[in-house]
Amino acid sequence: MAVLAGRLARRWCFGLLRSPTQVPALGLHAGSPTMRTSQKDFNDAVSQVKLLKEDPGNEVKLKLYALYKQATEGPCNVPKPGMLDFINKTKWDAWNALGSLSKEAARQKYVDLVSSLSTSSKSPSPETPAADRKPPEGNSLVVTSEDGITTIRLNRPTKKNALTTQMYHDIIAALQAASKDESTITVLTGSGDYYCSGNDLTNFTHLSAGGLEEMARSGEVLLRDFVDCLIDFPKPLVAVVNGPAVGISVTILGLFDVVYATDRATFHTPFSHLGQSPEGCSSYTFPKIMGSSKAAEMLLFGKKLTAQEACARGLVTEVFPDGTFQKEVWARLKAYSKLPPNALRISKQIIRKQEKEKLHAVNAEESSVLRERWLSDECMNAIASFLSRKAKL
Ligand SMILES: CCCC/C=C/CC(=O)SCCNC(=O)CCNC(=O)[C@H](O)C(C)(C)COP(=O)(O)OP(=O)(O)OC[C@H]1O[C@@H](n2cnc3c(N)ncnc32)[C@H](O)[C@@H]1OP(=O)(O)O
Repeated sequence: MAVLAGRLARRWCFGLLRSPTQVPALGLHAGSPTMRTSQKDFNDAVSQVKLLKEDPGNEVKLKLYALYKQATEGPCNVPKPGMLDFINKTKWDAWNALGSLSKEAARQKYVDLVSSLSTSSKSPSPETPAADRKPPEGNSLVVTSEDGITTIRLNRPTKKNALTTQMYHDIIAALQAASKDESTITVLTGSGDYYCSGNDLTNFTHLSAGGLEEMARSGEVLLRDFVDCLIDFPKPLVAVVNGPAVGISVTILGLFDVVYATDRATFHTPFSHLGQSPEGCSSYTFPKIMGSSKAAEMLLFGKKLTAQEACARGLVTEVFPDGTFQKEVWARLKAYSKLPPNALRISKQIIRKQEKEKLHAVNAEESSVLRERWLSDECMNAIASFLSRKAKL
């Protein structure tokens, strides 16, 4: 899934920065009264874009695309791409927004924009400060086992640890392995400043031949399997919430045995905003944990909780100051991991036994309702809106 997303992004970027190789002859004068842009200036600018050392970012690439199209083809008069063709729709919107801007004026603006980019990329750039550097993207999930603790770490910090389809599969496999390994405790945590930003919304753009219906159907199965695996997990399961948590990473917390959070963490379930509905058994666990009206505030209205609020509502076990979070939590977990593993297993089984059947039924129903939601206009519009703001262009 991540590979496909990358491909989509690259294809788009490639289209913008490399495709304008044949630039038809244009008039000689630009629209600006003070500057005149020749065909050669424009062609040079097009070539310069290909040589930019730094990625100018989505917003600029979109502007370049729109201006190039306007300069070479004139006002947009091609049909608007379908709602699910997110990237082409975003490009179309940008081009169309230029309205009746003349080819000459568009050419001038294109040249000016490229010139400003070239200038800024030539300015001396000392080594990027560590705080601004993006950590390298390696394996999206890292599983380690040490001191009686198996740790499953979400490792897409540049995407706030959003869960790709592949990651759901990998987490299921990691949980299955952890349920049989030598460790006493299993931990889920995140790399970087976020715990997890929930479902990766670009998952919705990867349509197979079966189209939207097939995407929704396979999403339902994957969600049900993922949550079933958490419901059935036989050992103590601990969430080490190292930063903000969104969507499914919050809803599944009701299935964990213990939740430790940094005081920087927040807990947000914006389902209504996304035209979606609760999952992870939260429609059952949240009212049980915090009472129905507090649960409704989160699950219906998307109220974002601070770590302290989540703790007061019983969703979080304990909150730690961010500065000492890792040290304190891991010291505690190491001590717990020395407890007799069989006693822990058996105790967990007794605690959860009464609920299991109910939880599986809730999971199946939530997953089926979500399948329908994913096909709704409300959901599609919300995702299209996120992607048009955020997609790598
Ligand atoms: C099959 C099972 C399905 C189960 C269904 C579950 C439902 C849910 O989980 S619903 C929740 C879905 N998540 C969201 O709606 C969160 C969307 N993301 C955001 O609102 C923001 O990104 C943020 C508040 C999490 C962080 O904002 P911030 O300004 O600090 O950082 P950004 O620049 O936005 O993010 C950095 C980078 O990461 C990308 N990204 C973050 N979250 C997601 C996501 N959930 N899906 C896809 N991409 C995400 C974001 O686009 C940025 O990417 P670029 O650097 O390439 O622009």
